[in-house]
Amino acid sequence: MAADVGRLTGAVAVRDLVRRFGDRVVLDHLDLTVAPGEFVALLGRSGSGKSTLLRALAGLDHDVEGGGELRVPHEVAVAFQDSRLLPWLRVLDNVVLGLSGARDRGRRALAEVGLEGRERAWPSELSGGEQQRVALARCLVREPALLLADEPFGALDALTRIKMHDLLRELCARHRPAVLLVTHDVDEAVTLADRVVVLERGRIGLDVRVELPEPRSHRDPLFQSHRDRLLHALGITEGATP
Ligand SMILES: Nc1ncnc2c1ncn2[C@@H]1O[C@H](COP(=O)(O)OP(=O)(O)OP(=O)(O)O)[C@@H](O)[C@H]1O
Repeated sequence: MAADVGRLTGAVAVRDLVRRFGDRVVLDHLDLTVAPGEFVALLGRSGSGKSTLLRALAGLDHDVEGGGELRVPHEVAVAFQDSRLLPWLRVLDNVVLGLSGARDRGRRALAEVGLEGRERAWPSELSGGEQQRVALARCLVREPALLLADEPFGALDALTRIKMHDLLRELCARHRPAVLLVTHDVDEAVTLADRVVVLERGRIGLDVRVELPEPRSHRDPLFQSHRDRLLHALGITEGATP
């Protein structure tokens, strides 16, 4: 039976979602809710189905099954590991692609991500981090109620990644979209999220609320206890890769 793929204003509601590839059940009667404005990080071992879930929420997968519901807000923006900018369009044209009368908003979004003055640059003239900033501006300008992000910082160097964490936190505090961020990086999850969920055997195996004093510090013993718990849930010890 097809899931009820509906639209609502505000939060994400997934109930009883099933996705198979042949005999393999990747999402197994999965339930997940995300409140309006809530930042949720999604962890899980490689192949656990994180991107599959994100694609289902993004409306990019029409073969999900289940007897339940799959509801997302009307305004959804998606960010991927590669910026997916069109190389033949200048930066501002990439940001406002498909929108009419949005050039001023596009300029403001570029300023918000620190790229004022680069509107007429070609994507190839930008660094990887700058390209991801443009991708964030492209999301922002759509004023999404839900931002779906699939390892958006995965290809960036460590320093740029930290800067992007600060930027994303700032943008989310200002615009308050609900966020579902897929990441392999436990520290990234604990640094950014209000809640961290771990995908295990096709379902949410662990669901942890992160309550830490701001700004969050990796040296905070509470930060470390969250990290240890999540690493344990991922079945890895410090120093290993999930
Ligand atoms: N189109 C497809 N056809 C067949 N199998 C698929 C397809 N897409 C995903 N899968 C399988 O579903 C499982 C989950 O894939 P998915 O990409 O969602 O995992 P993931 O948790 O995002 O992994 P990673 O962390 O490595 O990116 C994998 O075993 C993958 O091989």
